[in-house]
Amino acid sequence: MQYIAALDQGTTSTRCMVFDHNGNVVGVDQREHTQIFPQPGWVEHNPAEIWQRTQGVIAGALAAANIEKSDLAALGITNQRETTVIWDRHTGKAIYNALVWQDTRTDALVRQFAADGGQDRFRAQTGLPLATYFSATKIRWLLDQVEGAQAAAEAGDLLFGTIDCFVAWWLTGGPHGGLHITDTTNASRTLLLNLTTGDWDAELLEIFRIPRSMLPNVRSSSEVYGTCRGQLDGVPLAGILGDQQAATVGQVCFEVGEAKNTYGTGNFMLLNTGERLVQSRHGLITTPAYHFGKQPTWALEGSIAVTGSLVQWLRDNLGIIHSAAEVEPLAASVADNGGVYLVPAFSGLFAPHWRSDARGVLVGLTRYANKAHIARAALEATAYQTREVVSAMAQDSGVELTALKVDGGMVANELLMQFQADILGVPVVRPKVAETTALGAAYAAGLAVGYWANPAELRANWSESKRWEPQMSSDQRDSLYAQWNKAVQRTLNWQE
Ligand SMILES: Nc1ncnc2c1ncn2[C@@H]1O[C@H](COP(=O)(O)OP(=O)(O)O)[C@@H](O)[C@H]1O
Ligand SMILES: O=P(O)(O)OC[C@H](O)CO
Repeated sequence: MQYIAALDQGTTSTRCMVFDHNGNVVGVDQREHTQIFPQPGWVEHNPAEIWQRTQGVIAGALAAANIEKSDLAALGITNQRETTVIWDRHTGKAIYNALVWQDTRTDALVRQFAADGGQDRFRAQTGLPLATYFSATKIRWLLDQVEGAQAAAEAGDLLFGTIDCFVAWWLTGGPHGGLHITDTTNASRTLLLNLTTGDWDAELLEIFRIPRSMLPNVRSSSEVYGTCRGQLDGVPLAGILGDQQAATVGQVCFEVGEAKNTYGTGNFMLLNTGERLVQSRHGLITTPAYHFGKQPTWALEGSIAVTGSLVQWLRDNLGIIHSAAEVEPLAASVADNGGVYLVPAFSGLFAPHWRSDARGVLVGLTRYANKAHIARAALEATAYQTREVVSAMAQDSGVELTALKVDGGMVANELLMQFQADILGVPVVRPKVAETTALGAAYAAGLAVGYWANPAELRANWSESKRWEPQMSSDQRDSLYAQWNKAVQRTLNWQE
């Protein structure tokens, strides 16, 4: 019996999962890595630590599944997107910590580039607004701030990669012939990929002064790129997908109009728009859903920076809970939010606002409010932000949702899921295999090696485990949402 392994290098942890042909998990291992916050708005990861964790979870998952590397038909990689690493091609040593997607240190650079042509000046080529979220200004910052980096990059000594690329390079040999590759879904998050040609855009590289030689080759999301060396010697590396795209595949959203919403550190909703590359006019991103075969299938994405990480903030910064799971009983100990709204604009606001000048607010406080109301407001913030994105999707695509497919760590929270159904006015549906991100990467790798015949075969592996029906009146829904919108206004124009 052969299996497929998927490596999921996420914002807070790295997981390796082994799947069988029915998409069942037969072995898993997961390890957290350090979140480094050197200054307000700065978020870093140590690339060497990420590579260490990766090797650790591969060994752990094989042991948990009680299998050898020779039992693997292929390996797929999925990853936190946009997070930027630059390393020495001769030694593999990173020139600086990875700058994480949430990091806002390049705010001034973003404003500088936007001064000439506005925030949407690269949207036509890239599908993205100019924002600190994407890799281009992070690369620029590293090449400016690390002594000698620009010259070393121009001499061909440095490599850039998102995390998929960095991990793939190490898995396939590192300094000894490692593949320097990425896939279309990851490349599309750099602000450097031309969506129409599917390759790096020469004009954008010039504007950001990024040498072409440091960029990886852009490949499809499902093909045999090469074989692993070392720990997984001989295993074909056959799938690479950004984590949100992988979840879209894991949720089998293969038809136009199908959508999923993943609730992790942040929330990311993707709506399949098929062969149509839809340019958003309501604050969404145009992105590949996946790239199987010759052409990518496109999607509209609503990216929300802070959802699950707000629960971590309640735990780590406020100390009002000891574990993420405790937020639910605390929030459920009060009947409603008591008029309290928490807008977590910690990295500015992403979709649909794209306001880097915004900062978080806690409003509506009275002497009545207590920590349970704050916990409830934190959970509700996720649901309200999702409603903003769902409305933008409807405006851009004309598709009205009939149900929302959900996944990710936060969907364990029943109170949140019920409130989400209430505030959207449509049912929320959770699948049986909730690990859709790793599953999607496994599917991409398995399709490439013929382990699964075609995407249609994968549909049979999806089944519903739970559904939440809306119970709130539309009047109440609208009045709560109106208050939320008022709270959002209070976050704007904060950062000078
Ligand atoms: N029961 C819960 N209620 C609310 N949030 C939760 C719960 N369990 C986990 N989370 C949140 O979910 C996130 C982890 O989800 P996960 O999908 O593993 O994230 P990621 O892939 O972004 O690292 C954390 O931010 C955590 O705070
Ligand atoms: O690692 P996650 O699940 O927080 O996902 C991060 C996203 O890919 C950022 O764009």
